[in-house]
Amino acid sequence: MGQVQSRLTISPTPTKLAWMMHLRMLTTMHGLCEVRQCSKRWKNLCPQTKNLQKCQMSSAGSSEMLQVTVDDKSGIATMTMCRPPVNSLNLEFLTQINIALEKLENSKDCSGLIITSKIPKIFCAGLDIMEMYQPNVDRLQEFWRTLQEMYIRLYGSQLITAAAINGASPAGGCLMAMSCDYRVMAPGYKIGLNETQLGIVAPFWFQDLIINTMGFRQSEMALQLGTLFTSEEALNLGMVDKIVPQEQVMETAIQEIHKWKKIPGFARQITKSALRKPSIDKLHSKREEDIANFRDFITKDSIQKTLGMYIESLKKKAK
Ligand SMILES: CC/C=C\C/C=C\C/C=C\CC/C=C/CC(=O)SCCNC(=O)CCNC(=O)[C@H](O)C(C)(C)COP(=O)(O)OP(=O)(O)OC[C@H]1O[C@@H](n2cnc3c(N)ncnc32)[C@H](O)[C@@H]1OP(=O)(O)O
Repeated sequence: MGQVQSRLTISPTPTKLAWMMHLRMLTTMHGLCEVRQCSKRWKNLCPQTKNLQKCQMSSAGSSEMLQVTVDDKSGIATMTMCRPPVNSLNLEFLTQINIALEKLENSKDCSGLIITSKIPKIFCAGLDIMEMYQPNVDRLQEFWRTLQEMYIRLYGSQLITAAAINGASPAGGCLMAMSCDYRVMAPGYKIGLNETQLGIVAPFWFQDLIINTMGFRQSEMALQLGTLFTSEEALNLGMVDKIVPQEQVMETAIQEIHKWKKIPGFARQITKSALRKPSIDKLHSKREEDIANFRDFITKDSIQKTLGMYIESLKKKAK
Protein backbone atom coordinates (compact mmCIF):
# COMPACT_ATOMS: atom_id res chain seq x y z
CA MET A 1 0.00 0.00 0.00
CA GLY A 2 1.30 3.46 -0.83
CA GLN A 3 2.00 5.40 2.36
CA VAL A 4 0.84 9.00 2.73
CA GLN A 5 4.04 11.01 2.86
CA SER A 6 2.75 14.49 3.54
CA ARG A 7 1.31 15.80 6.79
CA LEU A 8 -2.42 15.85 6.61
CA THR A 9 -4.13 18.91 7.97
CA ILE A 10 -7.80 18.36 8.59
CA SER A 11 -8.70 21.49 10.49
CA PRO A 12 -11.23 21.23 13.34
CA THR A 13 -13.79 23.47 11.71
CA PRO A 14 -12.77 23.63 8.07
CA THR A 15 -14.51 26.01 5.74
CA LYS A 16 -16.24 24.18 2.95
CA LEU A 17 -13.69 25.50 0.47
CA ALA A 18 -10.69 24.53 2.58
CA TRP A 19 -12.10 21.07 3.14
CA MET A 20 -12.82 20.56 -0.56
CA MET A 21 -9.31 21.72 -1.43
CA HIS A 22 -7.93 19.31 1.12
CA LEU A 23 -9.94 16.46 -0.37
CA ARG A 24 -8.85 17.41 -3.87
CA MET A 25 -5.22 17.42 -2.78
CA LEU A 26 -5.61 13.95 -1.26
CA THR A 27 -7.47 12.76 -4.33
CA THR A 28 -4.67 13.88 -6.61
CA MET A 29 -1.88 12.72 -4.37
CA HIS A 30 -3.12 9.29 -3.47
CA GLY A 31 -5.33 8.27 -6.35
CA LEU A 32 -8.48 8.39 -4.24
CA CYS A 33 -11.48 8.79 -6.46
CA GLU A 34 -14.61 10.82 -6.04
CA VAL A 35 -17.85 8.92 -5.48
CA ARG A 36 -19.68 10.44 -8.41
CA GLN A 37 -16.78 10.20 -10.88
CA CYS A 38 -16.10 6.71 -9.73
CA SER A 39 -19.71 5.59 -10.02
CA LYS A 40 -19.74 6.70 -13.63
CA ARG A 41 -16.54 4.82 -14.34
CA TRP A 42 -17.93 1.72 -12.68
CA LYS A 43 -21.16 1.95 -14.64
CA ASN A 44 -19.19 2.22 -17.86
CA LEU A 45 -17.24 -0.86 -16.92
CA CYS A 46 -20.26 -2.82 -15.74
CA PRO A 47 -23.37 -1.69 -17.64
CA GLN A 48 -25.28 -4.65 -16.26
CA THR A 49 -25.22 -3.21 -12.71
CA LYS A 50 -28.05 -0.78 -13.23
CA ASN A 51 -28.89 -0.01 -9.64
CA LEU A 52 -25.48 -0.10 -8.10
CA GLN A 53 -22.98 2.69 -7.94
CA LYS A 54 -19.67 1.29 -6.90
CA CYS A 55 -16.66 3.24 -5.81
CA GLN A 56 -13.38 1.60 -4.96
CA MET A 57 -11.77 4.28 -2.85
CA SER A 58 -8.25 3.35 -3.86
CA SER A 59 -7.12 3.27 -7.43
CA ALA A 60 -4.97 0.60 -9.04
CA GLY A 61 -1.59 0.38 -7.36
CA SER A 62 -3.05 1.01 -3.91
CA SER A 63 -4.68 -1.57 -1.75
CA GLU A 64 -8.45 -1.57 -1.80
CA MET A 65 -8.97 -0.80 1.87
CA LEU A 66 -12.42 0.68 1.62
CA GLN A 67 -15.19 -0.14 -0.78
CA VAL A 68 -18.16 2.18 -0.95
CA THR A 69 -21.32 1.31 -2.81
CA VAL A 70 -24.51 3.33 -3.03
CA ASP A 71 -27.73 1.64 -4.03
CA ASP A 72 -29.47 4.07 -6.42
CA LYS A 73 -32.92 2.81 -5.59
CA SER A 74 -32.81 2.93 -1.78
CA GLY A 75 -30.09 5.54 -1.28
CA ILE A 76 -28.38 3.20 1.17
CA ALA A 77 -24.59 3.29 1.04
CA THR A 78 -22.40 0.44 2.23
CA MET A 79 -18.88 1.08 3.41
CA THR A 80 -16.95 -2.18 3.52
CA MET A 81 -13.64 -2.23 5.33
CA CYS A 82 -10.96 -4.43 3.88
CA ARG A 83 -7.58 -3.77 5.43
CA PRO A 84 -6.01 -7.13 6.20
CA PRO A 85 -5.29 -8.69 8.51
CA VAL A 86 -7.72 -7.12 11.01
CA ASN A 87 -8.99 -3.75 9.65
CA SER A 88 -6.89 -1.87 12.17
CA LEU A 89 -7.24 1.89 11.79
CA ASN A 90 -4.04 3.61 10.70
CA LEU A 91 -3.71 7.19 9.45
CA GLU A 92 -4.26 6.36 5.79
CA PHE A 93 -7.26 4.12 6.44
CA LEU A 94 -8.89 6.71 8.70
CA THR A 95 -8.29 9.36 6.06
CA GLN A 96 -10.04 7.24 3.45
CA ILE A 97 -12.95 6.66 5.80
CA ASN A 98 -13.25 10.41 6.46
CA ILE A 99 -13.18 11.23 2.76
CA ALA A 100 -15.91 8.67 2.11
CA LEU A 101 -18.01 10.01 5.01
CA GLU A 102 -17.67 13.56 3.69
CA LYS A 103 -18.70 12.50 0.19
CA LEU A 104 -21.69 10.48 1.35
CA GLU A 105 -22.85 13.22 3.69
CA ASN A 106 -22.84 15.70 0.81
CA SER A 107 -24.48 13.36 -1.68
CA LYS A 108 -28.15 14.12 -2.20
CA ASP A 109 -28.62 10.54 -3.40
CA CYS A 110 -27.59 8.99 -0.10
CA SER A 111 -29.86 8.71 2.95
CA GLY A 112 -28.41 5.82 4.90
CA LEU A 113 -25.05 4.21 5.56
CA ILE A 114 -24.06 0.72 6.65
CA ILE A 115 -20.53 0.05 7.85
CA THR A 116 -19.30 -3.52 7.65
CA SER A 117 -16.22 -5.64 7.00
CA LYS A 118 -14.98 -7.92 4.29
CA ILE A 119 -12.44 -9.63 6.58
CA PRO A 120 -13.83 -12.91 7.92
CA LYS A 121 -14.54 -12.87 11.66
CA ILE A 122 -13.25 -9.31 12.11
CA PHE A 123 -15.29 -6.10 12.09
CA CYS A 124 -12.44 -3.82 13.16
CA ALA A 125 -9.54 -4.43 15.59
CA GLY A 126 -9.48 -0.78 16.63
CA LEU A 127 -6.54 1.54 16.28
CA ASP A 128 -3.47 0.24 14.54
CA ILE A 129 -1.20 -0.30 17.50
CA MET A 130 1.84 0.27 15.30
CA GLU A 131 0.76 3.94 14.95
CA MET A 132 1.26 4.31 18.70
CA TYR A 133 4.45 2.28 19.13
CA GLN A 134 7.73 4.18 18.73
CA PRO A 135 5.88 6.89 16.82
CA ASN A 136 6.91 9.93 14.84
CA VAL A 137 5.31 12.63 16.97
CA ASP A 138 3.94 14.72 14.08
CA ARG A 139 2.32 11.68 12.54
CA LEU A 140 1.03 10.53 15.94
CA GLN A 141 -0.78 13.85 16.44
CA GLU A 142 -2.18 13.79 12.92
CA PHE A 143 -3.34 10.21 13.49
CA TRP A 144 -5.27 11.25 16.59
CA ARG A 145 -6.77 14.31 14.87
CA THR A 146 -7.95 12.06 12.04
CA LEU A 147 -9.55 9.65 14.52
CA GLN A 148 -11.31 12.58 16.21
CA GLU A 149 -12.49 13.64 12.76
CA MET A 150 -13.95 10.21 12.07
CA TYR A 151 -15.88 10.22 15.33
CA ILE A 152 -17.18 13.77 14.77
CA ARG A 153 -18.31 12.91 11.24
CA LEU A 154 -19.88 9.57 12.05
CA TYR A 155 -21.51 10.38 15.39
CA GLY A 156 -22.73 13.68 13.97
CA SER A 157 -23.85 12.32 10.60
CA GLN A 158 -27.25 13.36 9.27
CA LEU A 159 -27.50 9.99 7.54
CA ILE A 160 -29.18 7.00 9.14
CA THR A 161 -26.16 4.94 10.11
CA ALA A 162 -25.92 1.26 11.03
CA ALA A 163 -23.01 -0.96 11.96
CA ALA A 164 -23.28 -4.48 10.56
CA ILE A 165 -20.88 -6.07 13.02
CA ASN A 166 -19.81 -9.29 11.41
CA GLY A 167 -16.77 -9.98 13.58
CA ALA A 168 -14.62 -8.92 16.52
CA SER A 169 -14.92 -5.25 17.42
CA PRO A 170 -12.56 -4.17 20.20
CA ALA A 171 -11.66 -0.61 21.23
CA GLY A 172 -11.67 1.73 18.19
CA GLY A 173 -13.84 -0.85 16.38
CA CYS A 174 -16.38 -0.53 19.17
CA LEU A 175 -16.10 3.28 18.97
CA MET A 176 -16.92 3.14 15.29
CA ALA A 177 -19.92 0.86 15.86
CA MET A 178 -21.23 2.93 18.79
CA SER A 179 -21.02 6.08 16.68
CA CYS A 180 -23.73 4.67 14.42
CA ASP A 181 -27.49 4.92 15.07
CA TYR A 182 -28.01 1.16 15.13
CA ARG A 183 -25.91 -1.95 15.68
CA VAL A 184 -26.67 -5.44 14.49
CA MET A 185 -24.14 -8.11 15.40
CA ALA A 186 -23.49 -11.74 14.59
CA PRO A 187 -23.21 -14.16 17.54
CA GLY A 188 -19.93 -15.44 18.94
CA TYR A 189 -17.78 -12.30 18.74
CA LYS A 190 -16.42 -9.80 21.25
CA ILE A 191 -17.02 -6.07 21.44
CA GLY A 192 -16.04 -3.41 23.97
CA LEU A 193 -13.61 -0.73 25.05
CA ASN A 194 -10.69 -2.86 26.29
CA GLU A 195 -8.11 -0.02 26.52
CA THR A 196 -7.24 -0.53 30.19
CA GLN A 197 -6.32 -4.14 29.44
CA LEU A 198 -3.61 -2.76 27.15
CA GLY A 199 -2.46 -0.36 29.87
CA ILE A 200 -3.89 2.64 28.02
CA VAL A 201 -6.81 4.92 28.75
CA ALA A 202 -9.99 5.51 26.76
CA PRO A 203 -10.17 9.32 26.34
CA PHE A 204 -13.16 11.36 27.55
CA TRP A 205 -15.03 11.19 24.25
CA PHE A 206 -14.80 7.37 24.08
CA GLN A 207 -16.14 7.42 27.64
CA ASP A 208 -18.94 9.83 26.77
CA LEU A 209 -19.92 7.66 23.83
CA ILE A 210 -20.25 4.45 25.83
CA ILE A 211 -22.11 6.29 28.61
CA ASN A 212 -24.50 7.76 26.03
CA THR A 213 -25.00 4.27 24.64
CA MET A 214 -25.50 2.12 27.73
CA GLY A 215 -25.63 4.35 30.82
CA PHE A 216 -23.15 5.40 33.49
CA ARG A 217 -22.98 2.45 35.89
CA GLN A 218 -22.41 -0.27 33.30
CA SER A 219 -19.99 2.01 31.44
CA GLU A 220 -17.83 2.77 34.47
CA MET A 221 -17.44 -0.93 35.16
CA ALA A 222 -16.83 -1.77 31.51
CA LEU A 223 -14.27 1.03 31.10
CA GLN A 224 -12.29 0.30 34.24
CA LEU A 225 -12.21 -3.44 33.65
CA GLY A 226 -11.66 -3.02 29.90
CA THR A 227 -14.34 -5.63 29.35
CA LEU A 228 -14.81 -7.25 25.97
CA PHE A 229 -18.41 -8.46 25.89
CA THR A 230 -19.80 -11.39 23.95
CA SER A 231 -22.45 -10.43 21.40
CA GLU A 232 -25.11 -11.70 23.80
CA GLU A 233 -23.78 -9.67 26.76
CA ALA A 234 -23.54 -6.59 24.54
CA LEU A 235 -27.19 -7.05 23.56
CA ASN A 236 -28.26 -7.29 27.19
CA LEU A 237 -26.36 -4.10 28.03
CA GLY A 238 -27.74 -2.14 25.08
CA MET A 239 -24.34 -1.85 23.44
CA VAL A 240 -25.79 -3.60 20.39
CA ASP A 241 -29.42 -3.62 19.32
CA LYS A 242 -29.91 -7.00 17.69
CA ILE A 243 -28.15 -10.33 17.18
CA VAL A 244 -28.80 -12.30 14.02
CA PRO A 245 -26.94 -15.15 12.30
CA GLN A 246 -23.85 -14.02 10.42
CA GLU A 247 -25.45 -14.37 6.99
CA GLN A 248 -28.38 -12.12 8.00
CA VAL A 249 -26.38 -9.24 9.44
CA MET A 250 -26.33 -7.11 6.28
CA GLU A 251 -29.95 -7.74 5.35
CA THR A 252 -31.06 -6.87 8.88
CA ALA A 253 -29.12 -3.59 8.76
CA ILE A 254 -30.77 -2.74 5.43
CA GLN A 255 -34.25 -3.53 6.78
CA GLU A 256 -33.60 -1.40 9.86
CA ILE A 257 -32.55 1.58 7.76
CA HIS A 258 -35.72 1.21 5.69
CA LYS A 259 -37.67 1.36 8.94
CA TRP A 260 -35.88 4.56 10.04
CA LYS A 261 -36.41 6.08 6.59
CA LYS A 262 -40.16 6.11 7.18
CA ILE A 263 -39.69 8.78 9.87
CA PRO A 264 -39.70 12.35 8.49
CA GLY A 265 -36.01 13.02 7.84
CA PHE A 266 -35.92 16.60 9.07
CA ALA A 267 -37.49 15.73 12.42
CA ARG A 268 -35.22 12.73 12.88
CA GLN A 269 -32.08 14.69 12.02
CA ILE A 270 -32.88 17.57 14.37
CA THR A 271 -33.60 15.10 17.16
CA LYS A 272 -30.35 13.22 16.55
CA SER A 273 -28.36 16.43 16.42
CA ALA A 274 -29.89 17.71 19.68
CA LEU A 275 -29.03 14.44 21.43
CA ARG A 276 -25.47 14.13 20.15
CA LYS A 277 -24.38 17.77 19.81
CA PRO A 278 -23.25 18.26 23.42
CA SER A 279 -20.74 15.40 23.17
CA ILE A 280 -19.47 16.54 19.79
CA ASP A 281 -19.20 20.17 20.92
CA LYS A 282 -17.24 19.04 23.97
CA LEU A 283 -14.66 17.35 21.77
CA HIS A 284 -14.53 20.37 19.44
CA SER A 285 -13.80 22.66 22.36
CA LYS A 286 -11.07 20.40 23.79
CA ARG A 287 -9.65 19.07 20.56
CA GLU A 288 -6.11 20.45 20.75
CA GLU A 289 -5.88 19.64 24.47
CA ASP A 290 -6.98 16.08 23.73
CA ILE A 291 -4.33 15.70 21.03
CA ALA A 292 -1.65 16.98 23.40
CA ASN A 293 -2.85 14.62 26.18
CA PHE A 294 -2.76 11.68 23.79
CA ARG A 295 0.73 12.59 22.55
CA ASP A 296 2.12 13.07 26.07
CA PHE A 297 0.52 9.88 27.33
CA ILE A 298 1.53 7.62 24.45
CA THR A 299 5.13 8.83 24.28
CA LYS A 300 5.77 8.06 27.98
CA ASP A 301 8.48 5.39 28.34
CA SER A 302 6.26 3.27 30.57
CA ILE A 303 3.41 3.30 28.02
CA GLN A 304 5.80 2.49 25.17
CA LYS A 305 7.09 -0.48 27.18
CA THR A 306 3.54 -1.70 27.82
CA LEU A 307 2.57 -1.32 24.16
CA GLY A 308 5.72 -3.20 23.12
CA MET A 309 4.76 -6.10 25.40
CA TYR A 310 1.19 -6.09 24.06
CA ILE A 311 2.43 -6.22 20.47
CA GLU A 312 4.69 -9.16 21.39
CA SER A 313 1.77 -10.98 23.01
CA LEU A 314 -0.35 -10.49 19.89
CA LYS A 315 2.47 -11.79 17.70
CA LYS A 316 3.02 -14.85 19.92
CA LYS A 317 -0.70 -15.59 19.87
CA ALA A 318 -0.77 -15.28 16.06
CA LYS A 319 2.03 -17.91 15.63
C1 LIG B 1 -3.79 10.76 31.82
C2 LIG B 1 -4.21 10.32 30.46
C3 LIG B 1 -5.31 11.11 29.95
C4 LIG B 1 -5.80 10.99 28.76
C5 LIG B 1 -5.33 10.01 27.80
C6 LIG B 1 -5.37 10.58 26.48
C7 LIG B 1 -5.50 9.88 25.45
C8 LIG B 1 -5.76 8.40 25.48
C9 LIG B 1 -4.59 7.57 25.23
C10 LIG B 1 -4.67 6.47 24.57
C11 LIG B 1 -5.92 5.94 23.99
C12 LIG B 1 -5.64 5.09 22.82
C13 LIG B 1 -6.88 4.43 22.33
C14 LIG B 1 -6.82 3.28 21.70
C15 LIG B 1 -7.99 2.57 21.18
C16 LIG B 1 -7.63 1.33 20.41
O1 LIG B 1 -8.33 1.01 19.48
S1 LIG B 1 -6.25 0.47 20.84
C17 LIG B 1 -6.31 -1.02 19.89
C18 LIG B 1 -6.99 -2.05 20.67
N1 LIG B 1 -7.18 -3.24 19.90
C19 LIG B 1 -6.98 -4.44 20.40
O2 LIG B 1 -6.62 -4.61 21.54
C20 LIG B 1 -7.21 -5.60 19.46
C21 LIG B 1 -6.03 -6.49 19.43
N2 LIG B 1 -6.26 -7.59 18.53
C22 LIG B 1 -6.98 -8.68 18.86
O3 LIG B 1 -7.52 -8.81 19.93
C23 LIG B 1 -7.09 -9.75 17.83
O4 LIG B 1 -6.07 -9.54 16.88
C24 LIG B 1 -8.44 -9.82 17.10
C25 LIG B 1 -9.51 -10.32 18.06
C26 LIG B 1 -8.84 -8.47 16.54
C27 LIG B 1 -8.32 -10.82 15.93
O5 LIG B 1 -7.84 -12.04 16.40
P1 LIG B 1 -7.25 -13.11 15.36
O6 LIG B 1 -8.17 -13.28 14.23
O7 LIG B 1 -6.89 -14.31 16.15
O8 LIG B 1 -5.96 -12.39 14.75
P2 LIG B 1 -4.53 -12.24 15.44
O9 LIG B 1 -4.65 -11.85 16.86
O10 LIG B 1 -3.74 -13.45 15.12
O11 LIG B 1 -3.94 -10.97 14.67
C28 LIG B 1 -3.56 -11.06 13.29
C29 LIG B 1 -2.49 -10.03 13.05
O12 LIG B 1 -3.04 -8.74 13.26
C30 LIG B 1 -2.23 -8.01 14.19
N3 LIG B 1 -3.11 -7.09 14.94
C31 LIG B 1 -4.18 -7.42 15.68
N4 LIG B 1 -4.76 -6.33 16.20
C32 LIG B 1 -4.03 -5.27 15.80
C33 LIG B 1 -4.13 -3.86 16.00
N5 LIG B 1 -5.12 -3.32 16.73
N6 LIG B 1 -3.20 -3.09 15.42
C34 LIG B 1 -2.22 -3.61 14.66
N7 LIG B 1 -2.07 -4.94 14.43
C35 LIG B 1 -2.98 -5.76 14.98
C36 LIG B 1 -1.61 -9.09 15.05
O13 LIG B 1 -0.46 -8.61 15.69
C37 LIG B 1 -1.31 -10.13 14.01
O14 LIG B 1 -0.17 -9.68 13.31
P3 LIG B 1 0.95 -10.71 12.81
O15 LIG B 1 0.22 -11.70 11.94
O16 LIG B 1 1.56 -11.35 14.01
O17 LIG B 1 1.93 -9.85 12.06
